[in-house]
Amino acid sequence: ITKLPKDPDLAFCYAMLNRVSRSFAIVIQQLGQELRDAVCIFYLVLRGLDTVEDDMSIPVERKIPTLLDFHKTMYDTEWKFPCGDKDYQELMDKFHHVTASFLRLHRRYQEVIADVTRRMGEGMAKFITTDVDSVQRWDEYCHYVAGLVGIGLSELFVAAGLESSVRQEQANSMGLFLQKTNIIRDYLEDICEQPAPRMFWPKEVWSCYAEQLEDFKDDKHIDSAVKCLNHLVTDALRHAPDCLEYLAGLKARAVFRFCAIPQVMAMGTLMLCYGEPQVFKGVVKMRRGMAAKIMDKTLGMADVYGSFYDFATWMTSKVDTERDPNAHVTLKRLKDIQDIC
Ligand SMILES: O=C(O)CO[C@@H](C(=O)O)[C@@H](OCCCCCc1ccc2ccccc2c1)C(=O)NCCCCCc1ccc2ccccc2c1
Ligand SMILES: [Mg+2]
Ligand SMILES: [Mg+2]
Repeated sequence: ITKLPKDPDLAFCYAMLNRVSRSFAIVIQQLGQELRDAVCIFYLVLRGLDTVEDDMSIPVERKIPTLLDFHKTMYDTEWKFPCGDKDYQELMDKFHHVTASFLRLHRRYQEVIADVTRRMGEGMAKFITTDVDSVQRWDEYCHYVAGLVGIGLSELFVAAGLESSVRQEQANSMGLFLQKTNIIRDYLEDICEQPAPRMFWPKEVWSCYAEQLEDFKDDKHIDSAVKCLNHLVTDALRHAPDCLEYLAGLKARAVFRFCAIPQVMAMGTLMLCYGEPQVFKGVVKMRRGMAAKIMDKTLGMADVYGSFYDFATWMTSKVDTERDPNAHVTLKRLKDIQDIC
């Protein structure tokens, strides 16, 4: 979707971004040139780190040091770490293009990216041997893998002179909202992961509805599975007011669209997942038409408020106050969102 830059290293970065994440590749186009390059490289550095985290075939004693050292090896143009599959494999094998592009960024961008990489690597390493057994731990894990992205992006916006403050708590919530939506939607993909399942649903929640997290794969447990799903969607909605406040505080138009589109997509995805048994049978994906409409129509806060209000109304109509144990909390959170909009 974009003409590739002349510089071969940066050309690789944009080509790779388009291949591994079309949605972020599209929203990143909203940004001005200098910030766009920094965010593209920020994405690929963290995607490289995440590919190491996600690869279940890497032995723990090799994975942990690689995660912890990533913020240093990312400065070494000789470094690569073959892992992952398909496009991710090429990203890792040709990581020197990312490193070369990273080293050409302004120091102030390099420092933000390297600091987030260090902290995310430490967090991922901790959770290799720590289970997500409580909602508090769920918030902590999501802070490391996504909250820090929001905080880092805020720091890049300030470094680029486009925004005046970082607003850490709200920026963190931006990441938690997106990551919790991902984890809720990807239940089946993660639990069926080979050679070992990846379990990110907090035990404090799922243990109210099943003996084992895997039980939800079995159709005879579908009622409990959907109640657990609704419980987690309700928890994710806790972050929506912070996200709306963060978006309302943005000054630069290009930054606003870059930040707003993924948030509206996430609220739509949560609405589609709520009460939806299909989450346990396949991936619930937003129809292309709805995603395209969000991309085109999310121009200002009025559009964000309108979308969040409509999705909240739609979700309210799905709440079963007779049978769902969390119905009243869900309705309260949805009303809080509508009151803001
Ligand atoms: O493997 C996969 O395909 C999915 O991996 C998930 C996982 O392994 O949990 C998981 O990996 C997380 C670790 C790597 C984070 C990579 C990333 C993502 C988006 C970015 C956007 C802009 C700049 C840098 C970015 C870096 C994942 O990609 N989850 C998707 C939600 C993460 C969103 C991060 C985020 C946070 C705040 C934001 C604020 C504004 C705009 C975009 C934002 C984007
Ligand atoms: Mg991943
Ligand atoms: Mg991961």
